Amino acid sequence: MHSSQALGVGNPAVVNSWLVNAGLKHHANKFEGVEPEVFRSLLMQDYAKYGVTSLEDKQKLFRLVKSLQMPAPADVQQLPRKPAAEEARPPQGNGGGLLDLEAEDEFHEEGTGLCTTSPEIVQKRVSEREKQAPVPYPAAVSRSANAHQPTAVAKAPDAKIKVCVRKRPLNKRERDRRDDDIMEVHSNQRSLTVHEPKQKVDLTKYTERHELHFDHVFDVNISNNEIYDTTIAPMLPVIYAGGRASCFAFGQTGSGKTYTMNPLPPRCANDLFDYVAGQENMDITVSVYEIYGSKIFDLLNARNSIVIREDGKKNVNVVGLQEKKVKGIEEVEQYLTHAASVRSTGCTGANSESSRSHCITNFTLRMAPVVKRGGFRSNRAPPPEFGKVVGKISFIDLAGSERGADTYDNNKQTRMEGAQINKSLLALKECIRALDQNSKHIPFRGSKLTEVLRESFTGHSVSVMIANISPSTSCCENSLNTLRYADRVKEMKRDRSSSSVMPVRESRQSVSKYHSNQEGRQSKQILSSSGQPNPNPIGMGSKADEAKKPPRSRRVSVGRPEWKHPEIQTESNKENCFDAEESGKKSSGTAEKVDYEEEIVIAAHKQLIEETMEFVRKEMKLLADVDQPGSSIEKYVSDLRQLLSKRANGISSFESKLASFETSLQNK
Ligand SMILES: Nc1ncnc2c1ncn2[C@@H]1O[C@H](COP(=O)(O)OP(=O)(O)OP(=O)(O)O)[C@@H](O)[C@H]1O
Repeated sequence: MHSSQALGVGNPAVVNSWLVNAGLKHHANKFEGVEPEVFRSLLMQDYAKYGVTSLEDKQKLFRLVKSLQMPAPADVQQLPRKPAAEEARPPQGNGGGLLDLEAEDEFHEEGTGLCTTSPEIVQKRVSEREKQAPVPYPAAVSRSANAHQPTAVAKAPDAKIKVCVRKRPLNKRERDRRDDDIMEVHSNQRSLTVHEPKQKVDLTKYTERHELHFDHVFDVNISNNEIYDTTIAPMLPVIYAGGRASCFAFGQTGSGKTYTMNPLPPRCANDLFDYVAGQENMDITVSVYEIYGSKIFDLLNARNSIVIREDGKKNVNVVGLQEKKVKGIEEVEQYLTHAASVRSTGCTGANSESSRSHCITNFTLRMAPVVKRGGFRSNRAPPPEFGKVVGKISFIDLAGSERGADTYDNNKQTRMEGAQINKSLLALKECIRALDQNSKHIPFRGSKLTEVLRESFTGHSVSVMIANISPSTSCCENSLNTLRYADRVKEMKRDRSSSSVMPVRESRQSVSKYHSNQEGRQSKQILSSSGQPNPNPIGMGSKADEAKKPPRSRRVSVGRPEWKHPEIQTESNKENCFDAEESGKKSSGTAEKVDYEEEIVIAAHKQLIEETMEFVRKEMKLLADVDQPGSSIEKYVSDLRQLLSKRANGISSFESKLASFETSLQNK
């Protein structure tokens, strides 16, 4: 127990004003005599010793202490700024309709770890969450690989979405095949060059280079622990402050999604257990489910099918999902192992099938009951905060991105799966872009995946996306698609700072490690407008830099496969880049809109084809039925009329999208 004496004589006025500014005036007397230095290094475990026990106050105190840790020591004696909660609230997302998606239980069944759903409670929480103001993004506490104590206070991330790339090493098969490593990660760990081998019609080989920039690029030597420290650790304070965090891993099959993703949840669970340790009123629950096509399966409840429902307030609920209360890391690992085994046994061919589903693992921090002797009486209302979600993180292992291109496979099942994955990845991209822009409208209804992840895109939420790539020549096309997808997610952000996408200039420079032994290869590099490699492609540019920035390039879209980024400069669209540069007339906003609309139109067209095929099948069935003896011609006519009318509606809706896109193209 701390005593005033032990803590030394401080300046009570300073600590007192901090507490008052933080809305913790009622606790000021408990910190009397506490020196500012001691106060600044308070740990969560100490809060109770000073009589700070309510969750709200703990969160306020946590944010206050973190905000005090930010200034340089010389500033410590000064009064801190008002806690960020009052001063720097981030723009509010889609404030209405915040909802805990998982089955919202008020009562954990002790011993079983199961949770049950109560519609009234769901409704009550909806109102609570709606009232709940978002909290700021506090400083990130990064931990060393093996320690459980915070080792450093990292700078608070300034973006709601962080996009990282991880390159895996060449595997044995690729090495045996003598595949080249075509991914060159730059020493700044923020960019990479793809050396794409190409062949001209006269069979001359050459290399096309694509330089891309991200928040972080992890080379082959980066460990999973370092990945955790860079991606997950900075999001932890958001969870502790009552927010939502999510981590997405995507890439083609075999690119290392699972290798990257698997170690993250257990380590995160460890940190969460550290956080709740010593607090009597916080529980951690885990839930795991899989989205396969349009179906959702609970992987911790015998693959039970679960559904999402929209309530009267247009909020989306995942109904029937079980959350397991966990007390230690061993339990977490057991559940995760079980979920992984159910996921693979639920599919036919482990690898390819697992890539066709999205798997979502959630850790939720919930207010726990402070169980009194005899428990609650059944006729008495439980405390209002009991069971309330007070922080959550989701790990989303996405379906293999190459599957989106399967849309035109001969196999109907494959085609349908491909279309679903395509749709969900496209919808996810749009949601993350909207999140990054603090957009009021998050298009989460675009797919089942984004619907269930709705809360990850609203309110106080942060996300990290890890794009996994194989370095080999044979995976070049898929890796480029993955990178373009990731690049596109960050595109809006880049536009607000400085563009990393510069016109391509011919360069004779070559990277000897990459294909220097092959003759006749051309080398291209994305350079700044001065002809020099862009030194700060993603950082904040000065106004002068902004002025020098070339306008966005016009794109040429010819038979573009899914997710290809229009802004990646290649030989084929080089000329158009310079056209745009000269004219300087094309606004980035217009180009943005056109790109966006193009994605929408292409996706809508594919969907229309799928629907048309479905209509044709139904019409053929109608014909077959009407040929049967005793069939009703009236039923045939009315069913056919309905089908034709739906079909006409679909075509008409697509036509208006197409017309709008055509207009945008003409105005471009
Ligand atoms: N960074 C890495 N370092 C070393 N080995 C790796 C790395 N990433 C992946 N691997 C290895 O590559 C293989 C494929 O990785 P993984 O299973 O994670 O791919 P995946 O993208 O999850 O595939 P799928 O979509 O089929 O599930 C595994 O044997 C894995 O051990």
